[in-house]
Amino acid sequence: MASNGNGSMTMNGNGLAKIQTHKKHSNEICHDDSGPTVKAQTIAELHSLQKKRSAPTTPIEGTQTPFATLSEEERHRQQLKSISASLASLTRETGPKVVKGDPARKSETPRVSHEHHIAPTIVVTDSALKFTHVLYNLSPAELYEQAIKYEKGSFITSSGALATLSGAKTGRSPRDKRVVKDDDTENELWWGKGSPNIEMDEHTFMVNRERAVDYLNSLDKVYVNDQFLNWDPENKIKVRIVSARAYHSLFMHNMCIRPTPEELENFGTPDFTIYNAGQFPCNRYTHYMTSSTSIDLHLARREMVILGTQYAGEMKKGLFSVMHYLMPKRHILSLHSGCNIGKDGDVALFFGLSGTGKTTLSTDHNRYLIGDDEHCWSETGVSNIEGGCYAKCIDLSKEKEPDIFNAIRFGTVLENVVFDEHTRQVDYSDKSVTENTRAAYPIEYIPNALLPCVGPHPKNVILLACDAFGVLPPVSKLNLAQTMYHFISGYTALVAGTEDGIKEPQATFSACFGAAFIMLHPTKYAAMLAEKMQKHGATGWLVNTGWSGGSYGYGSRIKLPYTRKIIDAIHSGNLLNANYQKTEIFGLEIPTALEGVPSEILEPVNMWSDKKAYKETLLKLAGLFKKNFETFTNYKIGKDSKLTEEILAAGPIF
Ligand SMILES: Nc1ncnc2c1ncn2[C@@H]1O[C@H](COP(=O)(O)OP(=O)(O)O)[C@@H](O)[C@H]1O
Ligand SMILES: C=C(OP(=O)(O)O)C(=O)O
Ligand SMILES: [Ca+2]
Ligand SMILES: [Mn+2]
Repeated sequence: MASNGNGSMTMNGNGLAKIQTHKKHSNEICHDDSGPTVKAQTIAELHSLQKKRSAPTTPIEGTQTPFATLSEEERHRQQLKSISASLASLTRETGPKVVKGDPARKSETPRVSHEHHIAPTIVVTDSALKFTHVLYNLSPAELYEQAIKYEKGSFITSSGALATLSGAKTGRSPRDKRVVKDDDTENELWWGKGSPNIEMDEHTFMVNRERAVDYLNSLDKVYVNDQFLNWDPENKIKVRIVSARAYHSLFMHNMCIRPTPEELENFGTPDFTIYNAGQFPCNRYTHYMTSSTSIDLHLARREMVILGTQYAGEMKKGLFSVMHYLMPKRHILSLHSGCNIGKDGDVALFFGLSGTGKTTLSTDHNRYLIGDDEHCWSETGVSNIEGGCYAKCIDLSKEKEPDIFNAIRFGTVLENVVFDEHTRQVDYSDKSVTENTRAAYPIEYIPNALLPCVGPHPKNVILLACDAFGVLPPVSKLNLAQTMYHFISGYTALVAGTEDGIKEPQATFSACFGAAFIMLHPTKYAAMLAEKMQKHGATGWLVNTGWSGGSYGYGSRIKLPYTRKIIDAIHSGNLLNANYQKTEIFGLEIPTALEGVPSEILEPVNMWSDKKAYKETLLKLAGLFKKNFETFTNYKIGKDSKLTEEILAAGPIF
């Protein structure tokens, strides 16, 4: 009988090996208790040793805020009071009783103490008797645990990302987005044809708010995120997001700017609050409701209510709408654009609708990323509104987009992707759940992100259009009037998925490349853009990231490496000095040659075998542009009426 050296075995009478547990030599390592023992008498004590309290729990020395003088206990009480106030509803005289911590972990959560709940003054209903546990600014690791434990469809993928399902809705629902029309917003906002602002009255908002808040209060626990928007320190907005899912909390953790522990200690009252009760529908008997989904914005109350959709992008883009209202009031232009900066400090903006390439092209290994989707342009330069990126994942590959691919790791939320049930390897080509698969990651997951995410005034303004007709040139240089014409038109062919219900590309015009998010009339933003571009000498470009050699279904999409070469030539300044020729109908200036790109693709007609079909398609698109622009012909843009005339003349002529 062999001995393994950890003890010795002998045969007993029954033929079974008898294990001798006594020590033969004192220096032999053979026992459970040979190592140092833990300093715990019970399993519970052992578990309590595992977690140490997060720093800082005491005020930072020298901070001159009112909070700095408060005790930790008092600050904690005020924080809960503020959250309780956020969750106040008519079923109670005050906000609910809120306690910090996971209800499932009562025994191990030292923060659940009776001093720390906010009690109502009058008990009106049973709901007033219950506690609502608040999971406040949890870390990604904590949110992973919550999601995996409580939310079906949550899994860790092989790269460490959290795979989640957004439920029945896998894209935004723009037709269900409503804005309260009151005496102020009636005059301030853009209403009517083409506007994204579908009206509702204050009373209906309150009905939906109450529904959302009561739903949230009925739960054992809610997630609360206190975060910031806008990297410009002068124009930072404090946002609070109350939600029912760890998925939503982690998504916003990634997408908004994350406060430092000190900033969180001194957060105070939020400037804007989202109530996300997306699992719960709106009541279709409620006035204005046309479906069971409603995303409601009340600017005066600084609140947004989400019912009937769990698609997390509603929160991100909902806050973007708010910025499109708040920032212009401060003479700051809000932009639906990506933004990056070169080593020499040259900033480029990438405007475009969903799927046109903002995220892909602003994430450029040779440049620093400022942001992929939402920016502000102020008197001092550009700033990102967000703290993260939201990339499309369909057909994502490590070879084609390494930076985005590598950002999909621990902490990243992966929406609606399909993966191998055993290896948890994601199949990015699988559209079984949706075409609009997405990854939300903190901006610092991109290796060359610029932190803080701010830069000087832009040098190039790139308008991206994914032209499904295949007639727009891959790149055109625009004069200011043309830039404004195309900015106001906001043309693209919507690529499947992001907006609910769209399955095939179709021509779309969306003013300012983001009509779904703007709050004021498009000409307000256009005038600001024109003024800023003029003042800072920025050049406008139109880049078609869509089809070549035929329309969708016949031609093919322009290869990403070619588009990247075009963008490189814009950044370097080389394209500015190229030879140009003018196209018919649209009157666009197109380069005759460009390094790294086959010259024949630069002029779309070359790529079409059927020249007659090309001409017909070109005229068809020109007609659509013309028809779309009719809405704007009666508006003056800025103070300069000459510019307005030039803009009107900068469209297709036929
Ligand atoms: N020539 C091209 N230029 C830009 N993107 C392209 C091109 N060809 C294919 N694509 C794909 O199109 C999608 C562009 O989407 P994305 O960058 O997320 O747009 P946005 O951020 O504007 O919504 C990506 O999936 C990208 O891989
Ligand atoms: C989140 C979105 O952004 P984009 O598709 O422009 O990246 C959206 O439009 O819903
Ligand atoms: Ca978009
Ligand atoms: Mn994007």
